[in-house]
Amino acid sequence: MESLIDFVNRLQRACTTLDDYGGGNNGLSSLWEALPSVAVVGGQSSGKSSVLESIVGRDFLPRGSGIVTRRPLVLQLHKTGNGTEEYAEFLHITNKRFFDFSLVRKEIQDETDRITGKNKQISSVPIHLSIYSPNVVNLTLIDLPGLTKVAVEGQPETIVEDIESMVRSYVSKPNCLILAISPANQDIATSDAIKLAKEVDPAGDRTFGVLTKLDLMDKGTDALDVIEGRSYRLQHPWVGIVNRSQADINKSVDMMVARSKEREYFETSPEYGHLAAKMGSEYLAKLLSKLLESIIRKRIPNILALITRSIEELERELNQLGRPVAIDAGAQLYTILGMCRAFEKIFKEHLDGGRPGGARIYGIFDNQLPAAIKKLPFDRHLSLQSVKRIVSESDGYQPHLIAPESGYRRLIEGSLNHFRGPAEASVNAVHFVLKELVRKAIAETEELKRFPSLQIELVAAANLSLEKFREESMKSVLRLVDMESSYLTVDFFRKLHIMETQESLTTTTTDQFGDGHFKKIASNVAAYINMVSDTLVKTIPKAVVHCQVKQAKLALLNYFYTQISHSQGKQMGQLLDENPALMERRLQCAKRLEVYKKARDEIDAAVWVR
Ligand SMILES: Nc1nc2c(ncn2[C@@H]2O[C@H](COP(=O)(O)OP(=O)(O)OP(=O)(O)O)[C@@H](O)[C@H]2O)c(=O)[nH]1
Repeated sequence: MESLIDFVNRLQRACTTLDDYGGGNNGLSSLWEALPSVAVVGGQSSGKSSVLESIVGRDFLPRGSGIVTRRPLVLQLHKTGNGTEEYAEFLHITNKRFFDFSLVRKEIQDETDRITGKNKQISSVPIHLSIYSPNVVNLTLIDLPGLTKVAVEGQPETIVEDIESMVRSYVSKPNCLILAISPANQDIATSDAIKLAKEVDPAGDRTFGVLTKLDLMDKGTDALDVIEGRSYRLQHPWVGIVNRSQADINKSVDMMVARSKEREYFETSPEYGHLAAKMGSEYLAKLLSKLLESIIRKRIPNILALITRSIEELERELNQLGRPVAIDAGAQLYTILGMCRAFEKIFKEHLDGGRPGGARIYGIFDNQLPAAIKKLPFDRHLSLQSVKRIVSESDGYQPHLIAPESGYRRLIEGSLNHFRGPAEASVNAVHFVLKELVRKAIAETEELKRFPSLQIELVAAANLSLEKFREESMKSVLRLVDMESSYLTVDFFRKLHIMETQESLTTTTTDQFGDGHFKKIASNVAAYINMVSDTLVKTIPKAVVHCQVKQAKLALLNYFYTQISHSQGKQMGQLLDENPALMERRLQCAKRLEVYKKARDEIDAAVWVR
């Protein structure tokens, strides 16, 4: 059975491959933040690297002046069987084992530079290093850049705050144990590590005080006040450490030799001898390993809850994002046609009710058309002066004897011409409503949201069809108007004639061919136009609905269907070119979902949960 630490290690590595290392996480919940970890914090030259190397028992960290650690190093230690060969692996280099630890150091330097550039910038993207060795305990430590007070040449002025905020982002997590490194040869009150730990963990529950350089203290002084918790009290006892000195490093003193020298130092020390069993890097490693394991055990239910919640969120999002686009032409055509049907359904709902928009067409017929007809300038056309002029022009040299037949015709034809305007306006108004409904229906078709190119193509094809319907509709309504001019309603005039004859028998008119006569003509024509107007107000909507609305419902995408049936796979692929950001998001969600599901299954199956 693998250890809990190994399990968390695997999750940590998975997090890094998912670009999840805390902070902003593309709106996805962070598993990284929920995983317990141990972060190593300290001022520059406090001895952080030395402590880490002592814990590992190998020389492998970059050394030098200035800020050497410029990216977090997630150091995962895996205990292997006695006698097995030690090796290291990086997450960013797959399938390569490093048996030479000087190459590990070089790779850390190179990989740091790859992300930060050579100009000593810092980056919060961690490097993952796993070390497999019989000389380690199962433990994961995160080495962070040393807290510094001043920027050196070539570094941006903000580096001091940048480092502090990066370190703070790690140690603020309630799941992070803080390994606060302070050198014994400096006043503990000035320790950068303790200062930060105090801020983020005021109760001292998760802070481990580590005092390095005990051997470098002035003769006659000791660090017992700190180590015994009198100077600064923490919930966990302080651990004193004696690392290799610079001279030892220069002489490449073996780490195993250094470990035994450290042990000997404490065992023989007059000041710290009584605490020897609880001092030194080996003890520190074991202590941390045990503690980390017990913290992970406690946190497993929380981690499981987070994973379960994230799985639900991811599945929901993936559902919304839709399936990835098929590769073969048949499946692509099927997908496209499915979306067309969805769009057409929504478009029809707008027209038939269920969704708003269709009522605007009735508004055109019920309000706009009658209002426009009412505004037509018949008064002017049928004014006394205009009637006299038109009638006399139609009479020619021979004035009419009884009724001005040709004058009537010209007056009526002239009036009927005015109906063309409102008829055309109705067609155009309906056309614009239909276009607007196409736009709305496209926007409301969930399935289409992923495919901007297909949306554009569908709108273009639908608009082309609407244009054709408009042409047909225009022809039909104008034909209705023209038909009224082509053949006048005989009955109307016959009845009129009978009424006028009866009228002339009962009244004596002195002004038979004066103004009264022309006024009568005007009023007869107006009555006829009124009758025609009543007819057109009823028939124009019929023509418009027949030619535009009904056609739009039946054949809006016919043109598109003809086109797509002749398309090659490549053209269909182009229509289904999703927004790249969306594709990326789906990929990220799917990858994350796979990792989380695997993790959930492992937790479910593991004995250590029960
Ligand atoms: N004598 C002695 N020297 C130590 C001890 N710990 C660290 N040193 C020396 O102190 C110097 C700095 O140690 P590092 O381990 O590099 O310190 P660091 O905190 O990693 O430094 P930066 O990465 O530069 O921030 C080195 O020369 C070490 O040899 C110790 O316990 N005793």
